[in-house]
Amino acid sequence: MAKQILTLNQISLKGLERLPRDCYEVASEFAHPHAILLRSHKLKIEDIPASVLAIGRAGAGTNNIPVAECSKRGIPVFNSPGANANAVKELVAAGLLLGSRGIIDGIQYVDTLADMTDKAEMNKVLEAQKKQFKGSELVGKTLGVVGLGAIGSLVAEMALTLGMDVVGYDPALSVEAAWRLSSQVRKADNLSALFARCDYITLHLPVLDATRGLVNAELLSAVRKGTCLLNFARQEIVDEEALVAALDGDQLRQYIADFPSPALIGRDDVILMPHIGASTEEAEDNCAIMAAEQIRDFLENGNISNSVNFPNLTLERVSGCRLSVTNENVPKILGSVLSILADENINVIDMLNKSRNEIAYNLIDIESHASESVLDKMRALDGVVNVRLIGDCA
Ligand SMILES: NC(=O)c1ccc[n+]([C@@H]2O[C@H](COP(=O)([O-])OP(=O)(O)OC[C@H]3O[C@@H](n4cnc5c(N)ncnc54)[C@H](O)[C@@H]3O)[C@@H](O)[C@H]2O)c1
Ligand SMILES: O=C(O)CC[C@@H](O)C(=O)O
Repeated sequence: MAKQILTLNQISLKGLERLPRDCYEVASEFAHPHAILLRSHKLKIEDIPASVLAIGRAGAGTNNIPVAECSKRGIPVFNSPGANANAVKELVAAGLLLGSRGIIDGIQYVDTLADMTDKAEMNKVLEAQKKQFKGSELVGKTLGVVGLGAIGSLVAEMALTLGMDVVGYDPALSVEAAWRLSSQVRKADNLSALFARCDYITLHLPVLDATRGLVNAELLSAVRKGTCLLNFARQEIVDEEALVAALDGDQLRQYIADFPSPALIGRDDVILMPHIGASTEEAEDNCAIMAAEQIRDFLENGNISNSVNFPNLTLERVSGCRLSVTNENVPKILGSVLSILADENINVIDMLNKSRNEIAYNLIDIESHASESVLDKMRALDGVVNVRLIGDCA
């Protein structure tokens, strides 16, 4: 039977092509899908059918998915780390230029000249008026990058090539990300220190309980007058009341963001874009391909890559019969699962077990078929969240 993949946003065809039509049906409506593919759709736990085995986010942020509740139900949530990083980096480059030059005001001014028919007169007028749109150069200015993961590290690199000084802050920097980072990026000891020394500050961290409202009145009071804040991460990271106060008080010169909100639209000191950081053909393809391939490998082999709540785990297939067991990360459960197999005279050929926080996940390759009643015995064990027989075990 073909597996059903429910799409809750438009997902690039290049990604959907990774789910072959003889094995997968893809549609925006299914009552009992095997998996969900989505982008920014706000997913509620009550809207996830019991049949769902996995969720794939074609993108980086997973704050639109109830990840903790999915973990309790044994559903791995996948994302596509880095797949849209270049698209965001390029938009941040545009943001820096919009924040340093009179580009938008200048374009709007030129539009006011639409009724002039005399070219020479038009030139005279605009040459006289262009002083209103004078900007400053980015070279030699300091950019603070908050969050130095896939996007932040590319933004830091781009800013260095523009001749900016770059200061970074990331308290949870992975070893891999640290390797990617140029040695020219200077480290700020804390956020206040970064906020106090930059001309431009750009946010590239996830929204989590710990980062919601992170950019608050205290931090904003530390900025140098004339600082420009760019937010291409998430709206919730910036405390909006504090932001408006900092702009009104001329503490902050400008706010450039990918997240419009009624309190900010129409202000001269704010530039808002409609969440288009990842809206390029290339990023949409990359994210969809990564998400679709990860979902497929999970459904067909139980392997997990780039999950935000499950351990990453890949086991090469040695037999057609594979079990996946998700359980609470406490002692003795795996032993009990293996005892059930031993009691049934089912030989284990290969297995892998990993845990992450409260979840333990096991792949067990077995020599002979395990019946539904054997699987039910495992499911009945205290602490077992789900058990799945994967692949053709006839
Ligand atoms: N505008 C858009 O369309 C768009 C597109 C892609 C991503 N995003 C947002 O950007 C975020 C970052 O994306 P990414 O691909 O770089 O993710 P990433 O996971 O590669 O990097 C995030 C980095 O933030 C760091 N971090 C966590 N908490 C921090 C804190 N308190 N202070 C400083 N750094 C902290 C992490 O250690 C990590 O290195 C995503 O979570 C998403 O919300 C927005
Ligand atoms: O899917 C999108 O368009 C936005 C994605 C972006 O916010 C992300 O977190 O990757």
